[in-house]
Amino acid sequence: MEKKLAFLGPHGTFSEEAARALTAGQRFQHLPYPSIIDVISAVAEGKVDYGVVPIENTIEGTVNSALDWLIHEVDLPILAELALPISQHLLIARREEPLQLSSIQRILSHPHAIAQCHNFIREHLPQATIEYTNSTAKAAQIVSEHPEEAWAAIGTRLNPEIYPLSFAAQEIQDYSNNYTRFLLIGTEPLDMPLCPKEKTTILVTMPEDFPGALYQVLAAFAWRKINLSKIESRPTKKGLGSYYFVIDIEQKMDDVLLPGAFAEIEALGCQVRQLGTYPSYLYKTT
Ligand SMILES: O=C(O)C(=O)C[C@]1(C(=O)O)C=C[C@@H](O)C=C1
Repeated sequence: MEKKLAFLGPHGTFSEEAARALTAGQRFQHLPYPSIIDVISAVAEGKVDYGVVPIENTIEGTVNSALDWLIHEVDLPILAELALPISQHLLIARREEPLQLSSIQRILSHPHAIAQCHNFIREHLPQATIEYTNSTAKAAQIVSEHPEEAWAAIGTRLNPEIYPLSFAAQEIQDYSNNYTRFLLIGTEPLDMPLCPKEKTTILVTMPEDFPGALYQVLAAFAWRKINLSKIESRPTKKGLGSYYFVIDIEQKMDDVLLPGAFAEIEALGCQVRQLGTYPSYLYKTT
């Protein structure tokens, strides 16, 4: 039977590109959901088998809504990740008369996409107000439906193939080496192509008032020569100054090294929750 996979819709988001790349060659029904939280909830509630959500961008950092929902609201393993190159474009509704950049009154997009283009907006569109949408493709859809308005969307190069839009400016992100990491989540393991890079992600909760706790947690990895690629603190939401640490480890779960490190961390009075051990793909442009 065809498996169902939720992505951030409508059609044409970066999330959809990532979802299709992660499931290439497999039979899947890809279903758009209106927000990142809706995608994760659809998987947790069993409405779909899998979901794909953005988790981190080169320029703007962590997608907090995705990370926090995965930590606080659900218990779904990470099954794979994909780093997708991201190019942002300024899109306007197709019209008879050309629209000058200086006449654009409103820019619509996902907050992360807007944040990736701050310099361009300040330089070329200082007069425009910003309106946040749930996704880049949602902004593209709204702008295409209002050709009478001097509005522009920031979105993907594929959006003009789906919605009646044209490019007002291309490649407008502030830094060229722009990537977003996407996570595949789901309860059932999935057959994935072989991957040279594997990762494990854990959530560490520290005991209160333990001087040097983080130093000792990191030491458990350091002396075993285990590489970490990311460490991020997120609020536990239980009080000011109370944080979890989300740690990305550059290897898959094994029988010796990682269990040893986790036991050492737990012996300090910390809690360790495994969020997943998974292949880490890099999107190859053809
Ligand atoms: O709006 C989209 O197209 C998304 O897939 C969301 C999202 C994000 O949340 O970071 C994904 C990639 C880009 O970094 C900008 C937006």
